[in-house]
Amino acid sequence: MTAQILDGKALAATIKAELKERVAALAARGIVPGLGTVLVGDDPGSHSYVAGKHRDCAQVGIASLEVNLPASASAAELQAEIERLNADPACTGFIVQLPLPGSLDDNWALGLVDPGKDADGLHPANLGRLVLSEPGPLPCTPRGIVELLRRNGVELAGAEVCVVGRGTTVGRPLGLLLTRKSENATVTLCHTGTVDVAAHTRRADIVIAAAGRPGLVTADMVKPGAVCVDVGITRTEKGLVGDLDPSVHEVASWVAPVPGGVGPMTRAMLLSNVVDRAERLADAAA
Ligand SMILES: Nc1nc(=O)c2c([nH]1)NC[C@@H]1CN(c3ccc(C(=O)N[C@@H](CCC(=O)O)C(=O)O)cc3)C=[N+]21
Repeated sequence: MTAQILDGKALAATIKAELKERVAALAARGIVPGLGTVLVGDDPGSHSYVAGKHRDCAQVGIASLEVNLPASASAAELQAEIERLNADPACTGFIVQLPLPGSLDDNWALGLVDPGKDADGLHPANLGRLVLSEPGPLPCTPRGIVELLRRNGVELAGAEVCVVGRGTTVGRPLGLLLTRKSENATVTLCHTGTVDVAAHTRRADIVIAAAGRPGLVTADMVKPGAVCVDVGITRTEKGLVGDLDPSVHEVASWVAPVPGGVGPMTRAMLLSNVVDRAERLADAAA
């Protein structure tokens, strides 16, 4: 058996076409959504992600506000840029690209963002809303994973899902998202303290690998016919490598690959968060 591909690139293109129409409708009401990005330092990976986000914005009709700071930027300089975007009416949503370099603290920076402009859904107030099942922007990668599974007909209600990785941007919020009433999945969250990861992944209908360890999940760890989602991205000289070993394709029913799976969906959900918020602003002003 060879797994079918959960094609995030194709689905992201469909979602961007939908967003383009919503942005055109906003333009007719005199509103242009604007996405800001704050990038500190010169990590090539981070630069390539941020460039991708601005290309997406151009396709959909969202204005881009790009802020770049040198790796040597102080906390005060970063804070000033975040406060400037908080106050800028042309910016309807923005992100601070993570991880921040040097001694700059990711959680500190996330807490400075106006929660109403938090396009990443990672401000503590918005993570709190997720815990409380209240409406708010959702973290882009978890939202993209749920959307990728849903729109390909993968049943979440009642499914046993094993998430490997407990990071702030993926594993932990994904567990919260999947256990909402609207998703109704049963989640096992594995991490570096888990004694026998394979025992958990083998029981799962859906395995989501978000540990950032290349080839961590191998075919023998997957129940035949399970759905496997790769969220790991490691840059090697051979290109991008995910957390799923290629052998997984021989046992799984569906695989979301790296590249072309969750990454493009993450970017599409960032745009969705920006458009959602611009529409709410427009409705409130009407
Ligand atoms: N505040 C913040 N928000 C983020 O959402 C955020 C972040 N910081 N820091 C880094 C991670 C990583 N991330 C990716 C997004 C898209 C692709 C993506 O489009 N990947 C393509 C390949 C791109 C390539 O070739 O480099 C793919 O998988 O097909 C990858 C990774 C967002 N992140």
